[in-house]
Amino acid sequence: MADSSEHSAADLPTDGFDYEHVPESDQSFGNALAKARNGERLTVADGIELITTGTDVDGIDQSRKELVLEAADRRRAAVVGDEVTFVANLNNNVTTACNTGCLFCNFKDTAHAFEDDSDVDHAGFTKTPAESREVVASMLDRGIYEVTSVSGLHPAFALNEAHHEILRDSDWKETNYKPPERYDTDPGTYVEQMEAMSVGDVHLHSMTPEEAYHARRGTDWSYEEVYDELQAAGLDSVPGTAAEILVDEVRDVICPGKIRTDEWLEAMEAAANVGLGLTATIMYGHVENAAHRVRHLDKVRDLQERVDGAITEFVPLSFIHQSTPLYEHGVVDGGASDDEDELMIAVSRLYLDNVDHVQSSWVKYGDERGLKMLNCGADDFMGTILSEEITKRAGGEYGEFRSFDQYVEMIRAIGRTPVERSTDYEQRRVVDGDPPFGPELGPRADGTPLLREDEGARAGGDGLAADD
Ligand SMILES: C[S@@+](CC[C@H](N)C(=O)[O-])C[C@H]1O[C@@H](n2cnc3c(N)ncnc32)[C@H](O)[C@@H]1O
Ligand SMILES: Nc1c(NC[C@H](O)[C@H](O)[C@H](O)CO)[nH]c(=O)[nH]c1=O
Ligand SMILES: N[C@@H](Cc1ccc(O)cc1)C(=O)O
Ligand code: SF4
Repeated sequence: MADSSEHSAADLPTDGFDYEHVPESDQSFGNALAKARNGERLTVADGIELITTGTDVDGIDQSRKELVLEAADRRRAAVVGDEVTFVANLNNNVTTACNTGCLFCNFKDTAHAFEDDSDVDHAGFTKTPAESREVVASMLDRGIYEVTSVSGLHPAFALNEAHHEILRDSDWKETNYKPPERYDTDPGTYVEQMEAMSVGDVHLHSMTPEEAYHARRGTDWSYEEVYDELQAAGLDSVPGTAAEILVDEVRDVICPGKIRTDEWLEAMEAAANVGLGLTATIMYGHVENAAHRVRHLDKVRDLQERVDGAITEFVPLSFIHQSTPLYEHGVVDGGASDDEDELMIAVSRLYLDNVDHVQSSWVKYGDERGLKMLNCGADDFMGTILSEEITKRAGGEYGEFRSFDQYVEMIRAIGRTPVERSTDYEQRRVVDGDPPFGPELGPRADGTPLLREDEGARAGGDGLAADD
């Protein structure tokens, strides 16, 4: 799609945006809270009242906030009980090469730097299918049973050989395609990467709607055809990232090179139609307002109706601002406040009455705040992940993995029950007894600890977080 050079955060205003959607409503905070407590389906106006703690007050009213959090915590207990789930997974991101130019993202490196004849220095990476397989295979032996893989939109990426043939004749400016031989490392095709990462019975969670768009660019293939082929190659479920804020006036600011809201929804629906599981996300705390957050929730709730419950979890991703173009150019002066984070989780729980699980991301919040979110409506505490590049490159400081021992200690400390789950939440194992705790749901897991505390320091440096 668009080249990153076409838009820059330097061209954006630093004194706010003139949006069509603003946080106003005819509803009262009291009525909205009563509806939330009664379990009634909320409207956008209700959501706006709850997430702002009332449009009749300036800023956040602390006592009203506590009432919203309490309603969400009760709802969580009624829907899923006291269990806090987590998964033994590995992040294996294939490449950081990307020209899409999202202004909140520092994961990407301009793809030009990866060209064979380039002397541009960069800290990014591309893995061949064989290298991806090696990473997954080595971690399977240590007990992981899910691999999550999200990547930059490398210009040499194509769905398969037929796609390469079509793209070879295309206009680079239109399709953002250059053949693999132009690059120092060939990422292979999407199909080859799926086949490579799909080792044994591992659950492969990959191919966001934006990546699926890239896998059909320049063709008339439908999202169904693309996801069908990826599923046949080993894909099991789709991460609902690239959602950011599902309101186009915000996408126009932060990610003009990305697919629009309707196309994101179309891709997700297509993935569900071919039988893939889905997660959904929101990336909040930048240039959007409370009305945008609630409208986003409304789109996700409608989508969940259409896909018949295929969305297993909703993941609020709090914007990590430090090293991003939006922050460096003064368009934003930080991310979400603690109050905003808590209210985002709580209103997600209350608004999304058809999504069972709300995830607290320790990557974004850290341990202490991440645990707090489990008392604001969240019930899932993410995964071990073992390697992390998106948040780390944006300036986040909460590390790259959590061991089972850490999970169990943290979850017990807040009086809840730690439960290991599969990606689709169908398989569960209450983790009881004494440490060391190992993953046991995986086909090759034998209950040995995934990572011991003293191994943590090595996790980033022994090839997991490949930065070749
Ligand atoms: C880095 S992209 C990789 C996958 C693919 N390129 C895409 O955009 O779907 C995955 C997601 O990371 C999230 N992300 C990127 N930068 C972030 C930041 N600074 N803070 C929080 N989340 C971020 C966004 O929600 C984005 O959709
Ligand atoms: N919230 C973040 C996640 N969440 C995804 C989970 O780790 C897991 O893959 C999913 O729940 C399906 O089982 N992953 C990240 O890398 N970073 C996050 O902030
Ligand atoms: N990789 C994304 C998070 C993510 C991945 C998979 C999901 O299903 C949900 C969220 C990030 O760190 O920002
Ligand atoms: S969010 Fe994804 S598409 Fe956008 S620049 Fe980052 S890696 Fe590329």
